[in-house]
Amino acid sequence: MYRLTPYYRQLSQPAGDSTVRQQYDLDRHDERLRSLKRVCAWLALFYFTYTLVDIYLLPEAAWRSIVLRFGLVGPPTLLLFAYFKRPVSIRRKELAAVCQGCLGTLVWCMILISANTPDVLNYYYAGLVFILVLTIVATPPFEQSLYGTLFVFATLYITIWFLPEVTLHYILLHLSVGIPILVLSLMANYRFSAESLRLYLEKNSVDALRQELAKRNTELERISYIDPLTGLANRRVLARHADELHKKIEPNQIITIIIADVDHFKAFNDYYGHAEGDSCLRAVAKAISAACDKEDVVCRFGGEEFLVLRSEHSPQMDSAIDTAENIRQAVADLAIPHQAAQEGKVTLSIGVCTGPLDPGVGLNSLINAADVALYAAKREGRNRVRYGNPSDAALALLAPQSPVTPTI
Ligand SMILES: Nc1nc2c(ncn2[C@@H]2O[C@H](COP(=O)(O)OP(=O)(O)OP(=O)(O)O)[C@@H](O)[C@H]2O)c(=O)[nH]1
Repeated sequence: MYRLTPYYRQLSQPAGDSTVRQQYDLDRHDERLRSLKRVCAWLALFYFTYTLVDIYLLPEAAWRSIVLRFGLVGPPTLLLFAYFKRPVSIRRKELAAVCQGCLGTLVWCMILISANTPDVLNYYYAGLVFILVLTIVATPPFEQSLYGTLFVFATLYITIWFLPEVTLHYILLHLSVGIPILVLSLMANYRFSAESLRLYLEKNSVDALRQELAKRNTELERISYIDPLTGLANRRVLARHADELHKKIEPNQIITIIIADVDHFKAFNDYYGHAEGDSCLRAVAKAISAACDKEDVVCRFGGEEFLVLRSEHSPQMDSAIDTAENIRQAVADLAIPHQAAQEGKVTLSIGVCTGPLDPGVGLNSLINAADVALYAAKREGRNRVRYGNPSDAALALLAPQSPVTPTI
């Protein structure tokens, strides 16, 4: 069973600022115009060369055929093709073509009547062929097919009465062919129009879904790289950068790793509560970001641990230590009260390491060295910056109790 939402209801549905009908006409303008031009060109060719048939079969109406076909139908046909070039909706162009078809039918009926011979009765079957062209070959929108075919049908059966020797029997015989052709061709046109609209709507909704999906994927990707508490990049970003750096190690490339850890943060949480701990971490993250360069990758490395990754092309140990010192100072300047801390405020211990990227181990040796330096800073009393050598990290990796940063 063929089931479709009624054609008209679909067309009048809203689509953005306009209706489905307007959007559909706009989107399919070029395609429909191409097919309309093709059909009209073939019909015009057929219509005007048919004059030769009139000359041969209806010599008494030959002159009338030439004058009426070329005089009455010719100029509007030329105008129709000129109209196709105008910036008007495809629906109007199709309507103009249907009107032109109706005019052609009317003129053709006039030629037949003027022939004044019963022979022309057989020509009336050609009118039914024209209905097929108007509905199935040209496939204009359903409403235009309907008006066009009803007009052609009415013209045929009104003018048929003026023909000599026409009888009711002949007309009934004719109608027994004409009515099924009319109904079936209109049904086919309806089905075609509705089906192409359904496909169009389906394609539109698939496109809209695809766009929505792409938008959500981008958003998901963005979210997956962001630490929700601080808004900083997370370890995934660090891993991605490590991967990129590893893939294209450049000569003279120097990497700096700064790891900053909030001092006595467990005590902070215990005293002020977890929510206060969260807002402390947010403030610290903001201060660290502000103290770094724009090109630095600043990420939340662990609970209360932050990592800065910097990649440069000349040895910059001093600048790395300066940045670490700026970070430490910036957090100290926040003066977030901390009962358990010696200074009475939140402070950071920081480990720094600078060195070339080892193709074998990637960032890990530098991170381990910065980590070793960080724990040295903790041991020495916290709220300070310590520098670590990548070679120290290698030793640290061997020592069982040493704090070793997990592999990225
Ligand atoms: N509020 C809050 N606390 C967190 C979060 N992530 C980790 N922490 C806490 O951070 C604390 C880290 O404590 P420790 O690793 O013992 O270190 P510490 O108390 O800072 O001591 P030192 O590092 O030695 O100065 C733990 O109590 C964690 O619960 C977080 O997202 N929010």
